[in-house]
Amino acid sequence: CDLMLLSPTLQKCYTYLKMTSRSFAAVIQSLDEEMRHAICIFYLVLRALDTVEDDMTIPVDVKVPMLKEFYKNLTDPDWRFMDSNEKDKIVLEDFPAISTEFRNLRRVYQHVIEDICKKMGLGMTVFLERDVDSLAEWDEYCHYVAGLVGIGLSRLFAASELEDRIVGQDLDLANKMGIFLQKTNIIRDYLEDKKEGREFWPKEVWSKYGEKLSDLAREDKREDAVECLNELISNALELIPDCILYMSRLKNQSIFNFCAIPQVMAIATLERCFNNPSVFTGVVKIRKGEAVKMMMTASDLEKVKAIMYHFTNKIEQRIPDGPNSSSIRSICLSALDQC
Ligand SMILES: CC(C)(C)CN1C(=O)[C@@H](CC(=O)N[C@@H](CC(=O)O)C(=O)O)O[C@H](c2cccc3ccccc23)c2cc(Cl)ccc21
Repeated sequence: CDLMLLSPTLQKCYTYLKMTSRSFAAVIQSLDEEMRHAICIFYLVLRALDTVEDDMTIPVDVKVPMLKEFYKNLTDPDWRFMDSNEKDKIVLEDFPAISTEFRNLRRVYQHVIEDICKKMGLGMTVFLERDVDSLAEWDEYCHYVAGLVGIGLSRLFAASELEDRIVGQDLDLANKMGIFLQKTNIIRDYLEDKKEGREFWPKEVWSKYGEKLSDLAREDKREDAVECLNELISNALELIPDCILYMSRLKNQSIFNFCAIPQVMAIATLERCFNNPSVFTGVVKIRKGEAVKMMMTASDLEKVKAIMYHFTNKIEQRIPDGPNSSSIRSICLSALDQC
């Protein structure tokens, strides 16, 4: 295949991409030539940064400077980190292969990736030793770890000229594309994060339903937990109209698919989680077959709107009676209005 025509280090980067992103690597590889390598490298650099942030065996006084100065590793041909205990540690142990290909990218792409790494690394340190309290802080945390990815991607799309300048200038919409994905991950991963002693659910919401976040895993608190879950899901659903507006501006088919596929996977995940006590007893994942079907159909705006409509409508149809039911319903109806 055409991977054989690539340099040894670029071949390694695509191997690491497949190892670390499972189904998403194929979507990245189907991007038009001009974007493919830049986004492959951006994905791997972000995975390396995330692997440092996630590694609870790195002491905080070591991790803070590592995160703040991570962007400098992009221009240091020898930098690598051999003490990681994470499953994706290969991207840190062989970082020289990734940074070599980073330095082979067009200058304008290098500048975007370096700027996002700098902002993301700094932002990650803000929440290393502090939990997420208010909904504003929930948005702030999701901005650092995912909103900035959307802003970086949008600036890469615009710089490639495959997309209009507005895509790289409307940072609010780009930010919301990432926040929607991250809020979905945080909602879905309640139990997995609890097992690792990590808390990302905002205290402003869960404190209405329990003394501490871990209380929501108790069998006798199941009804309160599901009410809290439904409130967080409705908070994420508020982003749907802006995500649809962002995707409506995309002209390049491969970039549209790249952006639309995670969005439709996210709305399907939110629908599976809604009013579902299994979030507190196991991990709610959408079946592979269902995911593949959606990936195949998310190829134009009308189809994406139809998928968003389908799952939002399924949520609206089973809103339980309770203190939040009218606000959840109005959020669903305004999202449906945009589909
Ligand atoms: C935290 C996150 C949501 C930003 C992670 N993130 C994504 O989730 C991937 C999808 C992914 O990695 N899926 C994996 C998930 C998994 O491993 O289970 C899969 O195999 O299906 O998509 C995002 C992503 C893709 C397209 C547009 C985006 C706009 C804003 C923000 C992120 C955007 C992503 C793009 C880049 Cl360049 C880097 C990371 C991501």
